[in-house]
Amino acid sequence: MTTSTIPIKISTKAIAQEFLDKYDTFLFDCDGVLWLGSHLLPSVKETLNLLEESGKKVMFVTNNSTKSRAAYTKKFASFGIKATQEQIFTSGYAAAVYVRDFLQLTPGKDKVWVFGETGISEELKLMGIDSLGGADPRLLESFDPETSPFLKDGLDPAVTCVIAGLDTKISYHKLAMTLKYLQQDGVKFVGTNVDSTFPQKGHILPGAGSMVESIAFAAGKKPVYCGKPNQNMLNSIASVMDLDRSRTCMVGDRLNTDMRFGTEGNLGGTLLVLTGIETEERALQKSDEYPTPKYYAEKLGDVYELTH
Ligand SMILES: O=C(O)[C@H](O)[C@H](O)COP(=O)(O)O
Ligand SMILES: [Mg+2]
Repeated sequence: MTTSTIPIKISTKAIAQEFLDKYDTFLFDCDGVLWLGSHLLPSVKETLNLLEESGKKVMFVTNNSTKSRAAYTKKFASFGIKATQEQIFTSGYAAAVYVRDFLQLTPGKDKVWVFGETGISEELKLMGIDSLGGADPRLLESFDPETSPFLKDGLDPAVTCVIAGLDTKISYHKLAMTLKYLQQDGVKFVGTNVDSTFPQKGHILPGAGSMVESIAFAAGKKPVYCGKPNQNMLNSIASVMDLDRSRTCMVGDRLNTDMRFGTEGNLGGTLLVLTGIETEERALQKSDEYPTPKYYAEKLGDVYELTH
């Protein structure tokens, strides 16, 4: 997929002001745009304050499923940034909405086996859907099919779905049990997001997609991915706020998720920042796998720094 335009670099005050004036709503990716792990990126807070003072609407759309929306409000607060749960959409929440509304799991009856962290199980719990696996510490013990506590009474027949996402404490026990459930007839396979890598300060680390695809390879099954670029997330946002897509900009650091999400969602614009996964060379090259961004910048904070 290509677009004919050459991306505009936000490198002058005039371009930065033109960018700000063009949109009323900004959808922000988090990892690689606002922060890298526990490191807030330069002038992010000032940029978000500038948007708020200018009456712009701001939403946060992250493919990181390790934290729940509630837990993310605490991460924002730790940086001194106000963000309500209603402004935050995660791929863990998107996956929970998918199993509730599309797969129509019955709360109190159907259960979900989780490969991933509390950001998935906590969102399911809020919907009344029980889950097992996830951050259960017994899954960190070495795996022995004769003694695994997850096998001694057999698999739980109430499990009708597996949700898999980023797990920074991956273990063979987790992989084995997830595969066991995927081998059961009729168990659905849902992935939170397909990101191959995960940007951290000074490092590009294995992402959710590298784990989910490894499980998919073992199971011989393809998951339904609920995070960006899946448009369900954008439709969820549009269902809770008055969204004028033509006056909305998606800001992200990854071409095959964030920029696709914005372009395929027919948003008025996209901004690719180079503080995460992508490089200027990739921002400028044409590809069939992803659209070129409308704008790009060295970092999000340039929008503030160039206008102040
Ligand atoms: O591996 C992952 O899950 C992703 O790299 C990470 O979570 C991306 O988060 P985002 O950039 O969408 O905030
Ligand atoms: Mg990102």
